[in-house]
Amino acid sequence: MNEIKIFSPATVANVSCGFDVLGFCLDTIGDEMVIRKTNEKGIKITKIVGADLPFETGKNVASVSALALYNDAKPDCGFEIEIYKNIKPGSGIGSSSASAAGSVFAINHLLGNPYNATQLTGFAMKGEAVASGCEHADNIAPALFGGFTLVKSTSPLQVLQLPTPKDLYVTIIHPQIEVKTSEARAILPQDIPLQNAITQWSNVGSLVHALHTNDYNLISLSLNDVVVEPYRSQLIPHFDLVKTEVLKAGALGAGISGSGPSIFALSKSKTTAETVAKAMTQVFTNTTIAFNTYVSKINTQGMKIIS
Ligand SMILES: Nc1ncnc2c1ncn2[C@@H]1O[C@H](COP(=O)(O)OP(=O)(O)O)[C@@H](O)[C@H]1O
Ligand SMILES: N[C@@H](CCOP(=O)(O)O)C(=O)O
Repeated sequence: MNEIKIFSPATVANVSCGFDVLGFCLDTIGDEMVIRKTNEKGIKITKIVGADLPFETGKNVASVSALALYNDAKPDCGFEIEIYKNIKPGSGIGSSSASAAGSVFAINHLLGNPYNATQLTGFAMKGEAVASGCEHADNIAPALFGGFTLVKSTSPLQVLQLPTPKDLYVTIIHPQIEVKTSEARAILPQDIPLQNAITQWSNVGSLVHALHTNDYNLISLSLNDVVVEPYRSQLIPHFDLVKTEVLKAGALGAGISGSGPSIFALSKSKTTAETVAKAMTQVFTNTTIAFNTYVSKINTQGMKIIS
């Protein structure tokens, strides 16, 4: 096999309480990438459609992560990468991570799958660091493993795949302003009050338990972030109103998707998720801010091979 075309999914990182450790994978939103072997050695980005992104190997997250794998595998060929962007950079649904994870997934496949998903996560983190200034894996892991993931540790890297309750749906609204992850990280305090830490880790523990036990009520009670959301929500227009309205519409809970500006809400059925989408839409209609809304099942597979 000399060429592969893949669907590289969008992801929601943090899931309210799990800053930098929790994430889940989306089904209907994602980029496409084509990667092919070349006789010329090295990694080259040859085409980018849908976004204005750097072609330089050291600046595009797709090539930085690909190079990390390439330098380890030392294959006797090179690779060229085409990126078809559907996920807007700076949207908070893992645009950079879709590219970083997609390139290593595809090259691994073309090499006969010598690396497992944890090793691929490690390579992709090198790319993610170029975008956000930090090797966080909470978008990359769900893109590569599928479903919900918990990054137990980044050094050594340990990723846990969590169960996905089968009726869980997500609604996303993406107000079209750009929030750079690096900037949304820079506004966070380095220290947090002990009482907030206690609330936060109790929510992470109960959310993980709720996923294991299909306990939708406990999912609802756990979707609460007292550490990051109070700071970042100020970067997102109408955040508080969206949250109030989606809870009224029946969502289990809502929060900032990744570093924003996208907002996610989890619901127990597709019908409720669609009602939630209408409630989100209502808030942004009649404002000057353009937006997109999406309803998606949780994608338990992760990357998909198109051809
Ligand atoms: N292949 C790529 N896809 C998306 N963003 C990229 C890529 N390569 C480099 N970048 C840079 O990464 C930044 C976007 O990443 P980030 O701020 O983390 O947004 P997101 O939350 O959407 O992932 C932008 O500065 C963009 O130029
Ligand atoms: N944990 C990171 C996640 C960033 O997600 P993105 O989709 O905005 O890139 C953070 O919150 O900074």
